[in-house]
Amino acid sequence: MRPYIFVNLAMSADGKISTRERRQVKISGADDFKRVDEIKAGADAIMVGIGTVLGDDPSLTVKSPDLKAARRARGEDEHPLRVVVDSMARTPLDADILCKGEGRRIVAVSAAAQAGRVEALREKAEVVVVGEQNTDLTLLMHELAARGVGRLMVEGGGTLIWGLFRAGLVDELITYVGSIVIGGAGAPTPADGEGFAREDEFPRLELAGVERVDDGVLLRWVVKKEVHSAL
Ligand SMILES: NC(=O)C1=CN([C@@H]2O[C@H](COP(=O)(O)OP(=O)(O)OC[C@H]3O[C@@H](n4cnc5c(N)ncnc54)[C@H](OP(=O)(O)O)[C@@H]3O)[C@@H](O)[C@H]2O)C=CC1
Ligand SMILES: Nc1nc(O)c(N)c(N[C@@H]2O[C@H](COP(=O)(O)O)[C@@H](O)[C@H]2O)n1
Repeated sequence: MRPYIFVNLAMSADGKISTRERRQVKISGADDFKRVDEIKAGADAIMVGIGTVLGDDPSLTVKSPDLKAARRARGEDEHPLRVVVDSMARTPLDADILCKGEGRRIVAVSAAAQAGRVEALREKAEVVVVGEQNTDLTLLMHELAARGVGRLMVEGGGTLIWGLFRAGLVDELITYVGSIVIGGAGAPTPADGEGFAREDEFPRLELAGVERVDDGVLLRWVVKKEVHSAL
């Protein structure tokens, strides 16, 4: 068993999610950030890769007081469970994701992570060991389901999203295309990693929604289930 997994990201008109220096860029406008806050508040958990934690230092908190109050009224924490995919336990102990806002956190590491770093992280978060060298995303999803996570939102970055697609773990992809050009052959894109080499490996998507938001376009894609993972 695993959660329903949806990816939400913002990319530039030329398909980049940040700069070549991996510096966070404001791509969404005010209405899109409001939408992101709403879907975050509706999720049981929110996930990023360690690259995003080191690059952006996100808190992944729900921002709207009304949405936080609605979560509390439902008997939930103000913020969804925050999850970092971090094989080597590199998450800084003062990272905003560990320090800002109430609520549970999980850092998902591999057996290769240094014991001292794992112990230090246990002071701030639940540490789940899944996989030998890299965090095993499939095992992690089972662990999240066992902790009651039914809906998981993934924010990125490109390496984690690629890993999820490769493992056949994405149900829905929501992409905001903003009105800027970032450029750069090395700038991150929505799915980086090594990429699929053969057409029969490509996840196939069904377009489920197109909407103008701010000065950009919101695209909602549902992953077709008949396509199997490349693993
Ligand atoms: N515009 C947007 O919507 C968003 C943009 N971003 C941008 O993305 C960039 C960061 O992306 P990126 O550098 O790709 O980092 P990611 O956040 O995708 O983290 C990738 C890291 O996760 C770890 N990892 C562990 N297990 C796995 C696995 N099974 N599959 C994949 N990854 C795994 C790896 O590190 P290790 O081996 O150490 O575990 C890997 O290097 C930043 O510039 C950020 O600004 C991020 C989110 C949203
Ligand atoms: N949806 C969206 N639009 C943008 O323009 C963005 N730059 C991002 N970035 C993501 O949001 C995270 C920041 O979270 P907090 O505000 O700190 O809670 C950042 O790390 C990216 O994941 N997203």
